[in-house]
Amino acid sequence: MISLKSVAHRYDQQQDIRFEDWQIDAGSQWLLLGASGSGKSTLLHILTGILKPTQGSVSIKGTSIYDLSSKELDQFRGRNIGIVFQRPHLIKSLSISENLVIAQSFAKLPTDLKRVNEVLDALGISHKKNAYPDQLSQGQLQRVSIARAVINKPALLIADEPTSSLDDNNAAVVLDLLMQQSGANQATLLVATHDKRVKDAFKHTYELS
Ligand SMILES: Nc1ncnc2c1ncn2[C@@H]1O[C@H](COP(=O)(O)OP(=O)(O)OP(=O)(O)O)[C@@H](O)[C@H]1O
Repeated sequence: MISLKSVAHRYDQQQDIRFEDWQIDAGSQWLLLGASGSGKSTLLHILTGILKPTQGSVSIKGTSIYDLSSKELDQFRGRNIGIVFQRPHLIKSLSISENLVIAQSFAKLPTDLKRVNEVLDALGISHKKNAYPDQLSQGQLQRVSIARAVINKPALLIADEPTSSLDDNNAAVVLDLLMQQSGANQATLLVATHDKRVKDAFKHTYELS
């Protein structure tokens, strides 16, 4: 379970951006909507432990994340939060499977090649495990991003505009894989998007005003 309580953030001398309280059940799948400038990126940064809000508390699996030391928070993030960005940010000098292994080591988890292979298989890219990022297509790279995000079985899987740079076919595949992977790992899925092709797939919506 994830919860936001009385959260607000203020940049410099600007007005507070207030976020409605939110209880997110484990394994539920949410769409995050809001006009440009309403605070979506701010909220995603708050939920991923990157930006401490000026007010309120954020709790993930019973841990109030901003009460952790920065070292503890780094480790917590690596183990419990998976992030998929609009474009994959993979390490170019590492192979696909090495990119996943390094995500295990960032989270201070032992290397688990069985898990790496299992995830690559589930995402249909095991044949590319020894290839390098610049040898893959956009759609394949986005699958690797999902693989990297779920490798440590996170409680929270966040995707920020994961489909907007993809064609219809790949957008449908990526959305399907995100939902499947969140289901398989019982991860809460939160997708922020303007992509109309994606919106109908979600039952729950959190909207910023
Ligand atoms: N680092 C910052 N310093 C000062 N103001 C900021 C900063 N980041 C965002 N803001 C302001 O906070 C508000 C919310 O910004 P945010 O980026 O969260 O919106 P958004 O909903 O993600 O927008 P978009 O859909 O256009 O990306 C905006 O008014 C923005 O100008």
